[in-house]
Amino acid sequence: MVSEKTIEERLKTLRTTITLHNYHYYTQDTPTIPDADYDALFRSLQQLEQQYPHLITPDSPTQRVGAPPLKLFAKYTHQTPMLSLNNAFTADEVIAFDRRIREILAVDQVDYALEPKFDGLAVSLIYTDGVLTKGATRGDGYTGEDITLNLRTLPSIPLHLQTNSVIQQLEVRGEVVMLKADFEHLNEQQRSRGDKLFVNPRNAAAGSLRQLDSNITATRKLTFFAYDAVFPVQNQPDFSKHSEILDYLQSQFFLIAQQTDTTTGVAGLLAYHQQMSALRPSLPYEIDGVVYKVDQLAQQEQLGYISRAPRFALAHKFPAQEVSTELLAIEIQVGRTGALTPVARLAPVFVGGVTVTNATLHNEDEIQRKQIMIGDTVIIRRAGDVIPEVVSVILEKRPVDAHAFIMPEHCPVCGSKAVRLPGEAVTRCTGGLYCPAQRKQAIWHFASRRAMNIDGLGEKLVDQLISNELVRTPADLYKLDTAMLVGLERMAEKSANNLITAIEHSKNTTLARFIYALGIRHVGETTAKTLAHQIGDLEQLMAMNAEQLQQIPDIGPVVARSITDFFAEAHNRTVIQQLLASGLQWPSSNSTAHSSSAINVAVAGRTFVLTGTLASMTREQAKSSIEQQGGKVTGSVSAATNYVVAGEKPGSKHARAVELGIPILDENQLLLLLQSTPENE
Ligand SMILES: NC(=O)c1ccc[n+]([C@@H]2O[C@H](COP(=O)([O-])OP(=O)(O)OC[C@H]3O[C@@H](n4cnc5c(N)ncnc54)[C@H](O)[C@@H]3O)[C@@H](O)[C@H]2O)c1
Ligand SMILES: [Zn+2]
Repeated sequence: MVSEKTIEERLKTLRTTITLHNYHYYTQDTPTIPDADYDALFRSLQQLEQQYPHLITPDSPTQRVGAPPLKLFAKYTHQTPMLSLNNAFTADEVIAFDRRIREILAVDQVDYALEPKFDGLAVSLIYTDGVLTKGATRGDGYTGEDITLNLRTLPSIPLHLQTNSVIQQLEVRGEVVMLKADFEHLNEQQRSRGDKLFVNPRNAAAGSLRQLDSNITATRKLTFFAYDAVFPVQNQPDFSKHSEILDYLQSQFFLIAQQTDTTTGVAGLLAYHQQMSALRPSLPYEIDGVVYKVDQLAQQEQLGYISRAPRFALAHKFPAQEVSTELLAIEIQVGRTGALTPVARLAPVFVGGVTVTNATLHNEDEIQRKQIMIGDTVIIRRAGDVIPEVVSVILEKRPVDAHAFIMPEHCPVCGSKAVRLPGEAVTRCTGGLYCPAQRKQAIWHFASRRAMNIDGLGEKLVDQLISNELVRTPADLYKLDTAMLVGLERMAEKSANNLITAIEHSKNTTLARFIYALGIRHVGETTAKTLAHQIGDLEQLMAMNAEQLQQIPDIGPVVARSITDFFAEAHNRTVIQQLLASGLQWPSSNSTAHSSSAINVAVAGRTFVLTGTLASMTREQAKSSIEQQGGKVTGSVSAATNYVVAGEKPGSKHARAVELGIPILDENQLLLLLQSTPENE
């Protein structure tokens, strides 16, 4: 038997904890636990108080709404209190709600208004003689914050009503939200400025609205949806239903949720809940449930209020999309393109309708930005079918033995070096030719038409070769024979022979195709051609450092790094040796000026303009010699021109070069330049 003393202790702890969370959530707009955890605490308190009603205190969070207003704002006293809503999480609770209402009203069936439950911030707007004069937050339900100036910046809040003759003072109630798209955009901005990210649209909306400087609010995109109006006693309109009030508000140019509806009886409530639950991911704003309201105003009045909420309405919540759990470990997943993605291994948790044990952490920077450590309690979000992600960490719950995550320096799948290129967020395995995680992609790319062009080796066949362990790297393709292939799905002797012939054919290739086939990150077909053309030799290419590579036109620092990382990886070199050993070959470089040579740094990357007649060659020949060595020939002289080559009878280009102070070469100087010794020969 539990002593009353113990119960009192338990109640006290719950109340203190909840009050603290209320302060974080309502006053600071930065909750530290997910709503689901808060709701569970709140429910425990409610249940305990139900069991021991004599222990209820007037200051218990179950007896009040929200939190007192922030002192920084002027206070505003609500003429009619702004209360909360009772919550239901199950169909049984909804059925009980409907039964209770029918009992009190002594009717068989009840008409209900159906509305989405916006996940935003409740505000009250006062229109005096048709003009917006005050706007306030809900606060603790009785006293809120005067945020009139901020609310006036919202385009969806009319500054005056359409008809002001009848109503002296109208109060419009609704929710300020940040649309999902505006939230994404705001966080994108915050991220690029290095500012703190908002955890969800509700906090972003609340934080943006409760600014002391309304100029800041004005820059944030906020939207007001109206869901109720309070009319003065002396001008009660002749509406008899809540749904008519919504129609009236719409006629006054307030935004009303498009998905509002009405129904009779409890079945319609449950159907609406289901329907909105399905719509939830595609709605432009966040909702955390639906709201049922008795539609007849007279019945509402008859039902009245209990402590902190009306008896005539119920919030039927959706399963939580955000929950907290423990982050047990961070593991690395290697994708088919070699990306190392950190994945959180979690204590199993039910969220968004499924049990989740993993969540993506995106990349190293995200982990740092969110200050996540292994052992932390984290908030997981799973919305719709989106991959679960770690939203934030609950710092207060960090255990002493929590430890930081360090990105591995090697691929956990193949042991090759893992690198993060400058300016990129993702760390990648450099063992593209060898890494089992990248196998499919690598072999498929290697065989593709623009690479080694192995006819008949499509994606499906690559899958089969890999799953039968016939091929591990591109080099294994050249070890295949007909006997090994026959017996694979849809592989008769004839097609096996054809494939072997195609593989054999591919041995005669070009250097450009081969370089492209290696699948080096950032080395597409064009870059491969440039490399083949400029360097002309594979060994030479493999030996070049990043600085030398950058001498080549169109090769920037990132591409250069990517190339050197690739060739520095011993696993790749082994595969390349095996490929060459199996007889791959290409015509050796045929350029005249630099037979086996490296690039001519005097010409590569420089811009030439030709003028006048040359004696030993045509202009076309001069142009192609320059281009073969990586230079560019353009038609007109500008500040970007490096050399003007002047032959006999030069034209105006010569004069322009003199004017701009651009070096002028004669034919002999050009020939010398074209033959000049490359740097590293
Ligand atoms: N994570 C935390 O630390 C923390 C702390 C406090 C509260 N909370 C969360 O806040 C909520 C409880 O707060 P609450 O008292 O504001 O109650 P509530 O949000 O459950 O319900 C009342 C509120 O619903 C809103 N609402 C949205 N759509 C509506 C509609 N169509 N008609 C009428 N009202 C509508 C109004 O703002 C109203 O004030 C819970 O979801 C709880 O999890 C979380
Ligand atoms: Zn790897």
